[in-house]
Amino acid sequence: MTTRIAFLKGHGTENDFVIVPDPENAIDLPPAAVAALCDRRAGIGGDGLLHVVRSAKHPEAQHMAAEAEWFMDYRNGDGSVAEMCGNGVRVFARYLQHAGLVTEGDLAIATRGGVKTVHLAKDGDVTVGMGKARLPEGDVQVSVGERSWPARNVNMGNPHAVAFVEDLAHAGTLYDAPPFSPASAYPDGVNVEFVVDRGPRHVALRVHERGSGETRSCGTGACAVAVATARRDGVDPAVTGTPATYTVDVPGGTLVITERPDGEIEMTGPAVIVAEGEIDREWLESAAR
Ligand SMILES: N[C@@H](CCC[C@H](N)C(=O)O)C(=O)O
Repeated sequence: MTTRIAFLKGHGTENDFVIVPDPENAIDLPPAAVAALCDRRAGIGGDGLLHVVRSAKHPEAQHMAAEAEWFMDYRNGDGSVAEMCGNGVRVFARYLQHAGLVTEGDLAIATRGGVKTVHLAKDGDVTVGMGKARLPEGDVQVSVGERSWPARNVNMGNPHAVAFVEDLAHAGTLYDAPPFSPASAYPDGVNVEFVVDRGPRHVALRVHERGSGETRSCGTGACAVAVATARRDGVDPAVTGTPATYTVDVPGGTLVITERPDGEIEMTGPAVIVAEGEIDREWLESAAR
């Protein structure tokens, strides 16, 4: 058995990922191995990990194999599994292009949140069809230290709490996950976005991601923020019949989000591969013990 495992490193608006190509789903990646790889001091470092597997070879994706050849087996930096990662799927597409497995244009990628259509543009940006947002009813509150804010519950396949704040600095250091209530709103935890206005249909966010901590971008979070901001502004494309586009600044760049009258959301932004290397299999096995 080979003692080396190939990896790449990539990011989308500085939401960074360790990429492990494994077409046959032959590499064991238990949560401790993922956490070791994502560790920024003792490992490679990343907000999450993209395990690249043929859909037909992964038990969670076989039912999507006819539509999408590749499955994004996404993990958070702590090793936990999440339903969807918006920046991850754009970086995943960039990896497939980098590896010569796809070319510019449209492709389908299987995720735990269903099959997503991705467009690799000539200019280098990557657009992904993120599906529709769900807006569960009910009041939600999030806190940081002594401060609390009402938050909008938005589900983009994964759960988000979107709080409008006066100043992004009010979110503090965000070392810890912001407490939320009621607990029943998010039985599996939540990603929390803090948002300020920057101009007409233009906002900026900071995010604390479930399973990763504060990150410099979150694609599903940016979509949740665009929808929450639109509704706050009284904008609903399903009512007006016209698409609504929001620019969302994140600490690591800018994402552009469009919600269409049928509720479908598209997100566009950069996705970059920055490095390639090899993981020592013995180290990984011992780190995972
Ligand atoms: N960074 C991601 C979201 C990753 C999953 C999230 N941490 C969760 O647990 O739901 C994105 O770009 O969407």
